[in-house]
Amino acid sequence: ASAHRLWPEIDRVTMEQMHYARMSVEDSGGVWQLFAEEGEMKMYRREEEVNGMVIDPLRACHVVKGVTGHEVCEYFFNPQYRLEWEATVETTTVLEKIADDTLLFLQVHKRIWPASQRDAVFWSHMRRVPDDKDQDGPDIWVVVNNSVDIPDLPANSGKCVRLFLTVCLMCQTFIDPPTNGAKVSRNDLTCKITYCSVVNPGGWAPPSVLRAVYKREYPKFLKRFTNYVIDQCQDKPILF
Ligand SMILES: CCCCCc1ccc(-c2ccc(S(=O)(=O)CCO)cc2)cc1/C=C\c1ccccn1
Repeated sequence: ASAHRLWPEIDRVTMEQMHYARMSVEDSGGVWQLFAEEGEMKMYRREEEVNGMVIDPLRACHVVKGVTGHEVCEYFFNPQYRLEWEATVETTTVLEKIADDTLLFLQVHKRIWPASQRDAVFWSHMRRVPDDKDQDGPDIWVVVNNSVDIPDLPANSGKCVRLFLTVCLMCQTFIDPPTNGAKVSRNDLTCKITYCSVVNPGGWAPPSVLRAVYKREYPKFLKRFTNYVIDQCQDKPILF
């Protein structure tokens, strides 16, 4: 993969996004507004517009029992599961396999009335990151999705408006080993998930419509995805 033309960008953006995701909501610059809270899941956003277009950065923090960060990232990254948990995606296509852990996607999202339909072209990279703060600490897995312009698929050439996204799913796994020396089981696992996204909707969409879509869709999206992973993993051996 390191020979691929996109590799320098993939490496830089992945590390940037990982550090951005690790900054806690409290101490990061700018005011984060808690806009959804359901059990362990807390969703924050910042209201930002560029040329009158809503590009509200979003950060979600969630704690899930019974799965590892490796498992969560695998189900998020692997295209074969995508349509089982992503309710807003109409089609997803792998345009290029850049490496085993790096794919180039074309994704067409379902149209959200009254806005026009969107598509996205992005690379997706999954990586295990050693915790630089604490060598034998819990390991961290990340998936970063980042839009790219590719000449073969120019933006807005078909029926869809091209949206631009940078998404980071970062997972930290905590294992609470059983005291009686028994094998680690799923209820000894806790996964702390940080999901960050900045989406530029491409063409203009009414700010009120976009904010309503995000407020409604993002909590559903993260809950549906994490419940899907728990369900898929529960009777499978643990992937550490
Ligand atoms: C007017 C509508 C404008 C487009 C709205 C929209 C923007 C972005 C995205 C989106 C959300 C998650 C990702 S991902 O995390 O990379 C996973 C891979 O699919 C990529 C794209 C979707 C949607 C459309 C609906 C919507 C909005 C939130 C949450 C879920 N769906």
